[in-house]
Amino acid sequence: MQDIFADNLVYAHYGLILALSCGQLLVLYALSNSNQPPAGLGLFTVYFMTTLLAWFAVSLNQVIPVGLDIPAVAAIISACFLALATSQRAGVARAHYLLGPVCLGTILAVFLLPPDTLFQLYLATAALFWAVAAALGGWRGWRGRNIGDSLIALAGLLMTAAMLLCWYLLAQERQPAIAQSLVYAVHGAAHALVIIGFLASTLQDQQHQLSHLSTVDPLTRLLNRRGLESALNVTLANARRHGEFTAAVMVDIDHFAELNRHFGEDTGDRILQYMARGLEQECRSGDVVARYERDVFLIILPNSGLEAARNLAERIRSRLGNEPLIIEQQLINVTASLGAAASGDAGLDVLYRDTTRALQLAKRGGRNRVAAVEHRPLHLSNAATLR
Ligand SMILES: Nc1nc2c(ncn2[C@@H]2O[C@H](COP(=O)(O)OP(=O)(O)OP(=O)(O)O)[C@@H](O)[C@H]2O)c(=O)[nH]1
Repeated sequence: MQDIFADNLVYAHYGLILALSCGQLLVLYALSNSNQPPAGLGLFTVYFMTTLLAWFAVSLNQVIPVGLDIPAVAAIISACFLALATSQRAGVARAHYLLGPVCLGTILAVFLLPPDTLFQLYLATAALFWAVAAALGGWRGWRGRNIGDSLIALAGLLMTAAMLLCWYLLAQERQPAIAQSLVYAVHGAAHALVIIGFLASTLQDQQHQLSHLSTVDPLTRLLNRRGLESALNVTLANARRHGEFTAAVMVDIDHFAELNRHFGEDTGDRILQYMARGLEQECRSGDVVARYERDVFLIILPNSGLEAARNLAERIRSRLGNEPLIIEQQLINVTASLGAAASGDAGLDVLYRDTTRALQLAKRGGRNRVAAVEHRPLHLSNAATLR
């Protein structure tokens, strides 16, 4: 009766794992076509394939038993690939120096150890691999608040516990059929958890990547206008509530269209990158630098007044004058016009408007200079005070 139970489980699980793996492989195929395939994709694919092979070997073993415990060896190899895949995903790629030799040593032990000891070694090694997957999946899940990696960790924990229980049932209770059924049942559930976990984890990562891309300018790696707005919404609201001044500097590269035309768009791109790095270096860590549009950059200086903005603008201007840019042995004279503004009750739109006004003044004054305007909010007294 117990044997029938274990056998039935094998066929039921083989069907389940075949279906899950086929679905998973389709998704992996779709993911591998993306520009940045998820970390560990290759090793996870090998894990899914070897698991399928392991279950195929288990089913085949029911029909044509062979001397060697091929299903156990295949299960160990697939657990090893899972441990390697989770370690690559967690950024601990060096784990293969340890896990690879352990896996190889366990497989080669077939020539050295008697069957009983060999089976215990198999259990211990598989438990180790699943425990590694649990630890690394758990660590990545906790660090990145990623529910998918936490599911992989849960699968690892389940399988480690099942391996230990299986070892106890075999060594102490001599109940091989129950031990076998336990491993089949838990392995099917753990495998399904790994599949769901890997999908959830990669989807969450891609979601983060997309929202990051929509707020960052890919050329200069500065925030774009949208990123600036979302980064500053809370800061500016707090500053307004506490009556703190916020300052801003707008930087516009002089005659950038002409530089583009003369040196080519690639050089134009490198000028934008050079400008972005220069601005970041001149700013303090609390300042926010963004590429606002085309060749226009906007720097927000929280909790600062007009004097600080003007000083920063002058530093940037003299840096450009003192450090001529050399690209492909061509000396390129890059200058910029800068507008500085500050306000005590500013939103981003007010700072943008005031710095734009200041920038227009700098341009009208002949470019390569700094101009500043101060935003003075109107305070209307009530009628009684006016009289
Ligand atoms: N290389 C490069 N050029 C860009 C990029 N985005 C916008 N541009 C170019 O930047 C130029 C901006 O031109 P304008 O706004 O007239 O600025 P300008 O020539 O600096 O004129 P002033 O600001 O008045 O001195 C345009 O020629 C755009 O084609 C980019 O990502 N890379």
